[in-house]
Amino acid sequence: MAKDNVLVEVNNLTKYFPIGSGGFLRKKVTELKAVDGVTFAVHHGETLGLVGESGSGKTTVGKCVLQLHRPTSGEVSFKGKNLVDLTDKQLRPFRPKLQVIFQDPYESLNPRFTAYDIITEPLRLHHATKTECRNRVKELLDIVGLAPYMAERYPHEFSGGQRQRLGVARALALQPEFIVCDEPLSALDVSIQAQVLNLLDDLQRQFGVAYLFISHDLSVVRHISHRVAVMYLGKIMEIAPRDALYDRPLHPYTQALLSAVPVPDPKV
Ligand SMILES: Nc1ncnc2c1ncn2[C@@H]1O[C@H](COP(=O)(O)OP(=O)(O)OP(=O)(O)O)[C@@H](O)[C@H]1O
Repeated sequence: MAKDNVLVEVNNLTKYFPIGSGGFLRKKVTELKAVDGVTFAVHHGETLGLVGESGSGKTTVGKCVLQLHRPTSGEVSFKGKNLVDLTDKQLRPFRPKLQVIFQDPYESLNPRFTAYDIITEPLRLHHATKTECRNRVKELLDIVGLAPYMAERYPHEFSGGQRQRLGVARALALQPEFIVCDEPLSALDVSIQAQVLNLLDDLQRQFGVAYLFISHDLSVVRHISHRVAVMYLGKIMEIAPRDALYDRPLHPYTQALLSAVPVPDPKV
């Protein structure tokens, strides 16, 4: 893909977490290399799948891209601007364009807020008027397939799939160009997963939004991604177009990961 089509570029990204050892008087501190020299790009309207086993650093990469974690070193550029260099205040204009959808919508949605409050929170932070908020909520509920009367409901009054739709509506409120989807289907019933996956697919087609789609579910990633990156112990082992990666994995770790996927045919 052409270089000028790049939306997010990550260069040699590292994130080390301090880990203390011994009692508090013995202050020897070592570092956990959660992300260790990761480089990739996400293009406009593209989905990059990020797979790997638990603890390989996927969520930390997502948080570093969004600057929810400040990287230890490396670059994260959005439309050519390195976000790592910016102060929190300088980052503010970029925040609306970079959003996140979490694994467990129940944990990420304030239980004391109605759906209306949840969706309009980011809008109000960006000084939208009451009329703008009302109109946008109506529009967003429609986009994610929820009925207008649901605006008055609280998170516990939604089903799991509906709650994730609410999370998607909130992420879309400020018209983002890039969304980190961090295991967005893992907390949902299998029967509901396909619906939410199709919704994300439709939104990409409609609005041209790009996704970094984090999952340990290789079949879900295969369905939604244009390209796939495989992470292991904080590093990217292989990054390739979806079909090439699944049909002809080059790295032994990718081969091992794919061969560990159960095949639904008992004869195989
Ligand atoms: N805030 C933190 N402080 C210290 N260590 C952390 C922190 N966040 C993550 N880690 C560690 O960094 C490593 C990578 O974690 P991360 O959550 O990014 O992995 P992951 O691939 O997303 O795993 P999972 O699929 O289980 O969510 C893990 O060893 C984790 O314990």
